[in-house]
Amino acid sequence: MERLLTAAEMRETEKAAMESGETSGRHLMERAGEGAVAAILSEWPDLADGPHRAAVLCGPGNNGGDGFVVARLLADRGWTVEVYLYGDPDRVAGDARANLEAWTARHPLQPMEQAAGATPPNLLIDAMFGIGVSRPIPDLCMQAWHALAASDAPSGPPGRTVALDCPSGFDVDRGGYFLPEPEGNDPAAWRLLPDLCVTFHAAKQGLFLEEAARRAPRVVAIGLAEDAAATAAATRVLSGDAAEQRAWYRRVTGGEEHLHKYDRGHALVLGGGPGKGGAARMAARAALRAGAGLVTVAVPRDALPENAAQLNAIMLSAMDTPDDLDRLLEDGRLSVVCLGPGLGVSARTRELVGSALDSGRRVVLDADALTSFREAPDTLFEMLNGDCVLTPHEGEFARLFPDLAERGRSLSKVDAARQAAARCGAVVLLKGAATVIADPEGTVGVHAALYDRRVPQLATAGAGDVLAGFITGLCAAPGRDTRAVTELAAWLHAESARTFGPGLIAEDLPDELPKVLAGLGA
Ligand SMILES: NC(=O)C1=CN([C@@H]2O[C@H](COP(=O)(O)OP(=O)(O)OC[C@H]3O[C@@H](n4cnc5c(N)ncnc54)[C@H](OP(=O)(O)O)[C@@H]3O)[C@@H](O)[C@H]2O)[C@@H](O)CC1
Ligand SMILES: Nc1ncnc2c1ncn2[C@@H]1O[C@H](COP(=O)(O)OP(=O)(O)O)[C@@H](O)[C@H]1O
Ligand SMILES: [K+]
Repeated sequence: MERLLTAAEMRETEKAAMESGETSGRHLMERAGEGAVAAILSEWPDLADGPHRAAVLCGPGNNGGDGFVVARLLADRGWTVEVYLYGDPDRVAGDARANLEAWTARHPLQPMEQAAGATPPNLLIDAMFGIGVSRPIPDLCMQAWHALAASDAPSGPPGRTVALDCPSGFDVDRGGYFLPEPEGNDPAAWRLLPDLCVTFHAAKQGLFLEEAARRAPRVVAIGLAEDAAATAAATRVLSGDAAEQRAWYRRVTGGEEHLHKYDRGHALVLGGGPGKGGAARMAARAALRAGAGLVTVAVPRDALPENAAQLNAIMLSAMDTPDDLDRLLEDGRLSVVCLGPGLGVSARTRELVGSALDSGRRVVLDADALTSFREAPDTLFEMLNGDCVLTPHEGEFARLFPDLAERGRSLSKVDAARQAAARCGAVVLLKGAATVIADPEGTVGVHAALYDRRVPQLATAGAGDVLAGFITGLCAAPGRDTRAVTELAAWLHAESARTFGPGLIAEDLPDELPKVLAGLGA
């Protein structure tokens, strides 16, 4: 787990460290420049041999200051370095000014206007704007970047492009770029896509909500202590190596020996009527694979034959009315109920949700179980508690939390999920390539299927049903933390897709899971 910081949290951390006298802005900037050069040379070892050509595009603030340090360090290695500054050099202030002067004492400085006409370098550095940006970057800067990043350098290694802290104009809180309004003819032009982003001290939240570079961001330490100030920080769900993954899995699941199938819990998955049972069957299979000792699918009586024909290890019960569900739930060994996939949007679904919640069981609500409450979300929220999990995609989220969804760009996905969880009193998992998991106490995790962990193959019908099943299966054993197992399920889901590879269909996911679990030492 790794902390994801917003711009405000990062500023707070820096401010506290500088005020305490523990460090200085100048020192942090020097460390940032050194860390960036080290990260670049380790990413592309061929750049470590012999001098090359770099162009450094600098902005008027401290991000530009980092750029002057990088320029100086590369020049000290014998590189030919051109530095282009946006704006008036006399207005550069503070630590950035000190590093600007250190540069101009020995090297020329060129205005940004001249960058577009220069020859593309072997290494292009974006030090124009960092976390201090909250509007689209100037046209001139955007054009300079594209002119120099556009084609490979004419000699030496190909042109590599690197953003310091974040790409200029990237929204480090929400992900994505600040775009001009109205957007104009070519909004894509404002999306700088560097090969690499080297970010300082801690990963910035937005870098794990949307991709900001072609490869995973590199975090470099700059001498700041752990961020005690960043109390609201989100965490990135499992960013560690194989040993950390195994330790995480053991911590979340308890790793205890299960003596009996009932110790592993009995999950109940409610399914739809005739011809509508596939989603629940996939969720049920996923729950069984994820570790529930027993799984029962309960469906209307007229759907029993088709389900009986398809299920073996999974048990089957008839359930036409909420009273039938109440009778099933008289079995105290049923530990978790999953409702939603294929269940239908209806008053009956609302009643079933009510019965499941009334029973005091853990409840996982997905798909139709969420949409059924679109007219009156509060009636659902009143019944929820911290052992319930809601797994909306963006559309379902907008039905339950229309105001939070509407605030769109002004609210990050992290804040949207955090506020939703606080409002409804349950764990909320908001899906997408970046999946955000929040609990009512305000703890938030981000599972980013981005960069080297991309799984576009997960965008396939039924993948969400399987995720609900994984959560259900992991929730079945008693005593586990609901948010923690939900985070683990999100990771297992994407990891199963990743190890399976292309051609994935949702049904493959549960059957791929044992391989992933074996890798975790399960
Ligand atoms: N000691 C430290 O704090 C450390 C900081 N570090 C580094 O500093 C970075 C943060 O620095 P920062 O706060 O100076 O903000 P930064 O991103 O350089 O931009 C602000 C400047 O740009 C201007 N500006 C903004 N938007 C604009 C636009 N669209 N168009 C035109 N101008 C625009 C803005 O002007 P204004 O908005 O006031 O008009 C202001 O002049 C951080 O990301 C990291 O790289 C590291 O070295 C570690 C130590
Ligand atoms: N491009 C993507 N990268 C990673 N995960 C994705 C991507 N697209 C979808 N997913 C994941 O796939 C699942 C889709 O769920 P959902 O939208 O409910 O679809 P369905 O209703 O078809 O099951 C979610 O877990 C989501 O996070
Ligand atoms: K930058």
